[in-house]
Amino acid sequence: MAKNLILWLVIAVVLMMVFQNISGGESATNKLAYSTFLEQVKRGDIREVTIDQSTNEISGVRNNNDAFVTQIPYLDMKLMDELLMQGNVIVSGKKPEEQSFLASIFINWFPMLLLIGVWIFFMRQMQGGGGKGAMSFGKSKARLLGEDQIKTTFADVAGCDEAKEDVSELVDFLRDPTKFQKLGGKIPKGVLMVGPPGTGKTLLAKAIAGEAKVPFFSISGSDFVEMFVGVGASRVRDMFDQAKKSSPCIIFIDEIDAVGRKRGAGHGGGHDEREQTLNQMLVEMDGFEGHEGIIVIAATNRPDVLDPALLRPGRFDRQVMVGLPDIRGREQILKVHMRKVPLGDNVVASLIARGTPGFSGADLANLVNEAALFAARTNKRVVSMEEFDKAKDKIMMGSERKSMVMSEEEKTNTAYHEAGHAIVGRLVPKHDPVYKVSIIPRGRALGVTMYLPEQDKYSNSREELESRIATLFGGRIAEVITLGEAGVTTGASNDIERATNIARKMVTSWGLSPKMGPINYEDEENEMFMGGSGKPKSAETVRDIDAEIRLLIDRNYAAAEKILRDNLDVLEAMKDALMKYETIDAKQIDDLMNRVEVRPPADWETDDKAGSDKPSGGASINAGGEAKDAPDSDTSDVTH
Ligand SMILES: Nc1ncnc2c1ncn2[C@@H]1O[C@H](COP(=O)(O)OP(=O)(O)OP(=O)(O)O)[C@@H](O)[C@H]1O
Ligand SMILES: [Zn+2]
Repeated sequence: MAKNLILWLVIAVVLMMVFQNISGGESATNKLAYSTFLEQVKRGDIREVTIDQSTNEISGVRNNNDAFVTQIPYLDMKLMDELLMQGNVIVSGKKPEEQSFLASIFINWFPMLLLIGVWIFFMRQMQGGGGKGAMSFGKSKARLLGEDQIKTTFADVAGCDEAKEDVSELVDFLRDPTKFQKLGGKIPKGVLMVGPPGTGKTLLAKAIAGEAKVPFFSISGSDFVEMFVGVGASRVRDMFDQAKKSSPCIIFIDEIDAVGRKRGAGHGGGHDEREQTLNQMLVEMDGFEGHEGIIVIAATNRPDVLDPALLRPGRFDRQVMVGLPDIRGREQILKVHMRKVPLGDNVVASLIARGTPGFSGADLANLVNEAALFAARTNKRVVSMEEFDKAKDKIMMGSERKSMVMSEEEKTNTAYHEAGHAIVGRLVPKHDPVYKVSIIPRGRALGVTMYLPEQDKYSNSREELESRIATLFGGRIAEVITLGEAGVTTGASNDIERATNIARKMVTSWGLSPKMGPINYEDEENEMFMGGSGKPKSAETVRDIDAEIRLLIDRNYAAAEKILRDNLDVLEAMKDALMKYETIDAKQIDDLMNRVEVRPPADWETDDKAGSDKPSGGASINAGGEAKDAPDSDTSDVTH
């Protein structure tokens, strides 16, 4: 189609040029300046002139038979007198040129035609490449991947073994539907994949098609939702018709919640279209008996909003959970994506996996990609652990903002604050090891302290929670001790919020306060989901809860303060190290805690940032009690 359009454009341009030549193309004759022409008139050299009133051009012939043209620069009233005075000059006029009929139509209509052409072109584009008819409103937009186009296999999907096992039966069925039936297998029709975004639902569905070597239709639920009533429904019909022609095959509907929300749940009208589409889908799913060999796989991360009719037997009656990967899953996913990049010797996937709790498969794919970009930017041949670390920090905490100018005083405050977190984090009874402390601003935070969990945590003991509260206060206490009450900054607001939240949860919903007992006091928060008990708490209960929260906070604040007061020398040393290196790693923290000379970081000498980011002499001019930007990001493995 695109080629056609270009061809037409070329033809049009050529035609234009041809017409131009016909209308204005008299062979070039001797061009005269108007003054010369006048002189020649006066001299009597001119025999004949023709004056073109539309172009103010005079063409003519001299006595010696030379042809000439000239342009009248202004309306010269005296010219006519002059010419007529000569007596023997033949003067004639010329009417404005008549364009040929075709040419004028063409020139007038050309822009119109062009616009119409472009419009048709885009309409076709929007209808998707597949449609053969010009306006295929009712055609499905499903993209079809032929069985030989799918390269994805189960080997590409890592870290969700249960899900793979759940769907392996589908592969058997698709490979040979009739055999499967003879063996007494129950024919699956619809499978609902449930899980958070980026966990590989699409990937898994594609892998099923790849393993079974069947075609793969994919469409997003939102593609069905159109302005025009009935379009979505006819798209559904069309999609199933297409699928029946190429069965056995898989139909994959991403974001099914876009069409599959509970019917009648919307406020007011305007949902007819979506409901019709949903009804049509139910009709189609009931309409085939399974021997067609079509499996409909739908994906959603909101199974709770789906219309129950979708989940009834014979429809999406199987659910496959695709959850966030655990530490081993993350390692495997990393390895899958690392196959595509040249790796340095020091890359340990398991270590990266440990530092990335909560990452989805898509996040991990992105991590590998970012690391490769970092390596490319510094012209490295391989991607090594440093790049993975940088990429991870960037994804978790936003890019470093090295250009942000902090005053010397602010930097010192931040260094004390982060050192306080790090030291308390190291010395409380139960805390994930501190592995990095930095006073380079990131995102909205002025500095960060990062912890490396040993394994994914699904629950926390009371001791762990109290240790965390103490560590969160480490930053504020370090400021109080070193800067005095007057110098304390607002940098701890996020720490305080998080510590308070933990303490509150311990008392009101985790049953970890002996005095309040294992009772849930958090009606307000759960109201949305559980309906709430609706019973207001007595004033006395409220007071008791507050007292218990205060007790937890005070106890751990005191514990953290004791740790820091006992280690004032380490606090000073760590502040100095941070001021010097800006980022210190686990090894250097070890050195500091053991009170030995701090080794510079491995990349200190080679890294060109060394020295250059020392603040310039005048940096401390803008000192003063400037408020710190309160960070609001909340990754549990980081404090600011
Ligand atoms: N388990 C996994 N193994 C390997 N790669 C994965 C995995 N999960 C996700 N990825 C990577 O993340 C990308 C996006 O995943 P995918 O589109 O399948 O997620 P999804 O669950 O369908 O997300 P959404 O709900 O947002 O559509 C994949 O192309 C792949 O590169
Ligand atoms: Zn802090």
